[in-house]
Amino acid sequence: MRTLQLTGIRASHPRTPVLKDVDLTVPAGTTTAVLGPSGCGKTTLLRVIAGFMRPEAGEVRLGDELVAGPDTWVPPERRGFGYVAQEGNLFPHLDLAGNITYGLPRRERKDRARVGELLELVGLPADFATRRPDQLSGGQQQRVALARALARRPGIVLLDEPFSALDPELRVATRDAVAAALRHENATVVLVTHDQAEALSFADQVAIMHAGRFTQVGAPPVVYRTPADRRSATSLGEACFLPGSLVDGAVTCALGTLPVSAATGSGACEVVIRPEQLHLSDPTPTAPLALVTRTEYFGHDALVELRPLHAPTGEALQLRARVPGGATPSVGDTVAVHVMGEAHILTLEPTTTLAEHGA
Ligand SMILES: Nc1ncnc2c1ncn2[C@@H]1O[C@H](COP(=O)(O)OP(=O)(O)OP(=O)(O)O)[C@@H](O)[C@H]1O
Repeated sequence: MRTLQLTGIRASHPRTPVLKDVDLTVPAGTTTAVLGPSGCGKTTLLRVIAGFMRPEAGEVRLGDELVAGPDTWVPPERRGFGYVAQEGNLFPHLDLAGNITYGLPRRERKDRARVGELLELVGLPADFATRRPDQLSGGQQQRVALARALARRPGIVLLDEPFSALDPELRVATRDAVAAALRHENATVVLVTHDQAEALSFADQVAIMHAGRFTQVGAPPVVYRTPADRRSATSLGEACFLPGSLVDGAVTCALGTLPVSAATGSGACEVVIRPEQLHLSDPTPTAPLALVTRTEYFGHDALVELRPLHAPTGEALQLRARVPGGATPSVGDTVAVHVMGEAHILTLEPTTTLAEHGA
């Protein structure tokens, strides 16, 4: 098990600066999911870690070993990582045993017991060893790609959107099998993904990237509940943003006066609330009212778009509530909106006093 540590990494493609002072620590034996929009630099980050690309500045450490730095360069083949790309990239002319042992020393290539062990580790029968890749489903091929990556017992495994080509059902089953195999090997893992659910369920830490920088790194529940900014909030799911006014640890906004998570000070602010925090009921005399403007029904649940009837700022606000599928209101209904749990303050413009102005 080795900790992966990146410090002050800067990296560019010709005429395109990509990574800008990136710092990241992935503790030994844990998984970090890197999430971010297309083109923000996720694959470039993996390429720098793997040693396929040389950073212009900064350091990469694997455990105690400096593998990239101003005067240090360890080539990819001596870094000891496993890499799984979006399309597994198995050799079509080799059977699974040949694929899994490709590049290993000759003695280890003959070790059929190890091949069987690796296949079972990723949830495939050992007797698949003699099959060829075209006799497998896409999900099974991705599991073989992981078995190949694990064959060298790498301390670090880099996964570049390995599940994105799979259909939803296969995706979840493959993801579970891969997660179990990685845990079994105590690997230190970096997973690049576009999929919010995948990042939240697969990783011990999520790192939100935008334009070559991390905007927030933290445990999934912390980043989900207390995002650092709008981008971090929307990277991990739907979010409602509301203007508000913070006074004495409570915020007043179009949904009433709400308790807030960890905010001090007072002033004008922006509040973020997750759609599942909004519960809807028939109108009541005390709860804020909203008009249902659109619904999206998914069976187990539904997304309901709402326009508050009395927004204090007079702005045309739009809210989204996630409600059980059986309780979906109709467009045109007026409903009461109840907020569960705490609101989170994204930005605060503190109220300044005359004393602070030196009066
Ligand atoms: N070989 C290359 N030559 C020049 N520019 C490149 C090259 N590869 C990538 N880029 C540019 O570098 C930037 C970052 O690319 P990168 O592949 O790291 O993004 P990404 O976040 O992985 O995107 P995606 O989610 O679409 O895979 C993009 O602007 C891309 O166009």
